[in-house]
Amino acid sequence: EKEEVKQALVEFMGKLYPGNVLRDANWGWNSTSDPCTDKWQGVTCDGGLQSVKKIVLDQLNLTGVLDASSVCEARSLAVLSLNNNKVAGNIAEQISNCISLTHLYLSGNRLSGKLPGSLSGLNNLKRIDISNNQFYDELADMSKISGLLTFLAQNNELNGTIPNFDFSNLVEFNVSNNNFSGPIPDVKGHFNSSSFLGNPGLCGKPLSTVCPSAPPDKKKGSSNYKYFMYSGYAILVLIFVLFFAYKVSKRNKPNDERTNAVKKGVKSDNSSNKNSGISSDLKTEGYRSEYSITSAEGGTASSPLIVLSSPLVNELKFEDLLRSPAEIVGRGKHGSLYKVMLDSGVTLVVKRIKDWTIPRDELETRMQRLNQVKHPNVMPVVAYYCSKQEKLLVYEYQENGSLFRLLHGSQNGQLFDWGSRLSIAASIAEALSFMHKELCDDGIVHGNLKTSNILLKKDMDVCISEYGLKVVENQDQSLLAQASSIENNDTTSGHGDDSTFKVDIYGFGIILLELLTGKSVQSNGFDLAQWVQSVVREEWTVEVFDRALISEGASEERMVNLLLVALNCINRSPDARPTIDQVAVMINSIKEEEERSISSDQ
Ligand SMILES: Nc1ncnc2c1ncn2[C@@H]1O[C@H](COP(=O)(O)OP(=O)(O)OP(=O)(O)O)[C@@H](O)[C@H]1O
Repeated sequence: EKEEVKQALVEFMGKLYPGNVLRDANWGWNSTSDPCTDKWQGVTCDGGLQSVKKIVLDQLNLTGVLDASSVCEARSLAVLSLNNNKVAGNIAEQISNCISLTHLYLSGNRLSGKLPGSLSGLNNLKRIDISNNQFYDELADMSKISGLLTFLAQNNELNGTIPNFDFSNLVEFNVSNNNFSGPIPDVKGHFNSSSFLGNPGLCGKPLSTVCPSAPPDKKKGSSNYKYFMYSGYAILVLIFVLFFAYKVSKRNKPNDERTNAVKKGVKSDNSSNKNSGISSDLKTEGYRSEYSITSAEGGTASSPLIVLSSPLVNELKFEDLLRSPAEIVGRGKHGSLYKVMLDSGVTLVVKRIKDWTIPRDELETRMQRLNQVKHPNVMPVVAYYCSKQEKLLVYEYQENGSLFRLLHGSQNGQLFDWGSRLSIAASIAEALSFMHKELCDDGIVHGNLKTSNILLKKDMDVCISEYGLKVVENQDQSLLAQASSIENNDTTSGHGDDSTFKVDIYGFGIILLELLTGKSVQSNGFDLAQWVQSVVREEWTVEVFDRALISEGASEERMVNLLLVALNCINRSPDARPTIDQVAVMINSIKEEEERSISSDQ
């Protein structure tokens, strides 16, 4: 079979670069050498040098045609990149044989014809760039490709209407300078007009042309992203002003009960938190003195912005946040996330949660408790602030992004291998196990575990963010169903009932599924858990596991074992789910096996 693949690849190159004689002798690509062990030009293989994973032949003046049927004999091929050559002809339907394909880069060639419909069947595809060619006719409906991150098709001659892509998951999208027509689907505010310009027949948002008969959906949310970036600053200012007004009005109303509650909360805080201090002694001019008066009146040190211990921002003041440039980086149903750049060069994020009906003293106790329980893989809250309408939480900004981004396509197309996925799973499980143990009696769960809340630190180690910000309404329907089916059988003391923590086990199970399948859980009506559960075991290898893992040669046995752990975690009945301790032990043993097998390979 290996021989057949080699012959097919030689044929592919023969058509791609017909002037054989011109080809550099060092290129390989002939039947007397091996693509992997003899390192053919542009070819990358899996670790065991058994199968071809990538073919990158950018900018080599290739003047032939793309023989999809031959190149796709290499079933393990994940990346095919022929950018900036002079390749002509069309893409044949046989491209669908490239079942492992995740990246297809054909930008800057002379390709033409209709894009094959079979392209939409390649459901491992993450990035497609066919820009700057001469493709024409209609696009196949790519919305079926659930994990697609990039679709670049600008500067072609494509026509028809724009299919309804999963715009909330797409990171890059451009169809400008084509002949598309009709209304633009709802891009959910993710893309602005520059992605659509130069198509005379297109109408609707984000373009300024209004559709003639059936006007497009005019949801507010589809305004362009830039607008939100700039409005972020204004919104932040508004929140603080509102808060300030609220504080002043409160000052005139005696509220003994509340003051006492605060007093109590802060008393214990002070004793446990001497060094970090609470930024309460606001002695200076301007409106801040108002806070001082409030504090004095209350007889307590209750400042709005409470800084927990952090070497980064010891002296962080409310005003610093107010003054610094901010931009919005995320907008959810329950609040927004702002990136704030302080004068000192430190970058923070401020998470603003609306409608969180947690009493102030409970939030304070919770924050102080979380501040005592520290784990290197759990992101500490730098500061927080609480009013009736608003809760703000301040964290350090992590420029390496989240597990969501890493998993669903990294910028430079580098693949996220099995070993790293396994270590990440093990680190999360261990950190969570530590937190659950420490916070058992307090009953504080993470509450919203998902890949976008797993961030990557500078050293690319993982860090669980937003621990303890459980907003009940924030949970999706399945979690709500899980939570409501929890039977409190009064077996444990305090409020830290074991089953409370089972919500996190469910969330962690879904993270494992994403690591194993490479698919995103939040896709247009696609339910990852339901889908995996519906696939019979014999089909797991072919259907469920991420093609990238299969082609990398990851151990199927260990992937199956990890999938069994995941399925256990997402059991419908919370009682049947393992504890995070048990999960951590299982994952560690899979990881140890993996390490043993690697060292015995060498
Ligand atoms: N401290 C941080 N540093 C860098 N990026 C962050 C940080 N915290 C969150 N993010 C990223 O910012 C984006 C928006 O985060 P946000 O918390 O608003 O939304 P979310 O995690 O998708 O949903 P939820 O509101 O349910 O937590 C996410 O992609 C997240 O990974």
